Amino acid sequence: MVEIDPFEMAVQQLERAAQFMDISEEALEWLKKPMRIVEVSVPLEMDDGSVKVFTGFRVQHNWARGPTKGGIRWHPAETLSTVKALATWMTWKVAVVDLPYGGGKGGIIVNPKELSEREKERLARNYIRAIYDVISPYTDIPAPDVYTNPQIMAWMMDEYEVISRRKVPSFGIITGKPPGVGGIVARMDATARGAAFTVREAAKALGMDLKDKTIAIQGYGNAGYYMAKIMSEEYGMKVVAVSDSKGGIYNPDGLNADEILEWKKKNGSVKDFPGATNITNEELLELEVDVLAPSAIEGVITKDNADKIKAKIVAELANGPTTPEADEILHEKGVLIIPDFLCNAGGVTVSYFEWVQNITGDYWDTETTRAKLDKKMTKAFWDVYNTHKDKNINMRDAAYVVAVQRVYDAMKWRGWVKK
Ligand SMILES: NC(=O)C1=CN([C@@H]2O[C@H](COP(=O)(O)OP(=O)(O)OC[C@H]3O[C@@H](n4cnc5c(N)ncnc54)[C@H](O)[C@@H]3O)[C@@H](O)[C@H]2O)C=CC1
Ligand SMILES: O=C(O)CCC(=O)C(=O)O
Repeated sequence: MVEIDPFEMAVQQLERAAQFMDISEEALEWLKKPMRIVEVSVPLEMDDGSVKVFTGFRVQHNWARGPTKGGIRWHPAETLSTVKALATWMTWKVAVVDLPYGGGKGGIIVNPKELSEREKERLARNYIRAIYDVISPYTDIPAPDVYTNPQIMAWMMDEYEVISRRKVPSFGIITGKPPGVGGIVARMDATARGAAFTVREAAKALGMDLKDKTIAIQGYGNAGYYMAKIMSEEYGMKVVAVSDSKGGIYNPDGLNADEILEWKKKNGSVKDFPGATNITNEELLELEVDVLAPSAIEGVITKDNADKIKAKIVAELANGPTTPEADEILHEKGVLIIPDFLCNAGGVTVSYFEWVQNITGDYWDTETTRAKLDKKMTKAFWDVYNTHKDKNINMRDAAYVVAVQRVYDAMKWRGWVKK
């Protein structure tokens, strides 16, 4: 679990990477702070007629490169610090894949598992009412994240239209919507598909053939499930372990992604899947595998377990799964980390494609979208990998150098900083 405050971790990572760049002190100080932080009370009429009030956030970290973009999380352990950290990481994420966006993030402190569908809809609508003044298709564009989904995005988009009394380009207010209400089919598996492209390129860099190699995946939600499916079905890898918040399962002969999903739907967890051994989330991280894909929450690889990680590639689909101390240990061990904001940038990249389609009205087929995603992710991977080699710095520092430089350049062009 997290051993330091997430926002502190984001600032530490930035300060560390700044050592390898020529960046002014004034720009660095600016980048350490979100440009706008909004905290709202979100009232919710429960099905029994009572009213509860939840706390929500929307943080816009930096908009030098364009409108801010980033998901909305509904999580009982949400904090302002987490949302600030995630908004900061979004700034680097959209910059590393060179999208014309800045970084933002939102959240509500709530356990959605305790809400009925009708309550979820009212919460989604009331959150949009609360943050309406700071979002628009041209200024800040939310999307799904942990425990939010296309249905929730559709309610939010609808509420935005109800308030704004407009249709076009209001679809572009939010991405990750269901197809048919402005969504894009390829968004569902985009985060995992983008990560898969970076794993493919990392394997090339290491001279590794992915076929029949093993992968362990922590988290079996949107990112984790599709990662399991794509890596096994399209790359011939053996998914030997997966997990969720209740625990994990292991089978050295390989697990079938769809069968596990069915099991999880019926039983509420991947645990006790027939033919597999139950393991803990901690054990999963330390398995003897070729690729480890933390795809759940932040702060799971720390100084206490980094030394026990045996994977050759760590593909961070989750945001912030590795602490700075653990980073150093993994780098020393020669593990190739594909850092979070590079590895999981496929989601926001396809969100960008969705937004472009929404505001232009020109819709593409899935094949075209995936080919464009491949191009973006492959270029981003090599931009970072070459910086890692050229400057002899670790992959996370290299990703920061690439991303921060782009944001810094935009700030200078705008005249926000003079040096
Ligand atoms: N879905 C997306 O497009 C993107 C997701 N991400 C990141 O990927 C990660 C996962 O997101 P999603 O798959 O969308 O969320 P999700 O809500 O669909 O799934 C989350 C999964 O993590 C599991 N989980 C929760 N707490 C856990 C714990 N303590 N230990 C192990 N497993 C735990 C849950 O049981 C669930 O299987 C997050 O860090 C998110 O910020 C990043 C970029 C885009
Ligand atoms: O799809 C998006 O716009 C943002 C997704 C997101 O929040 C993330 O990449 O962490």
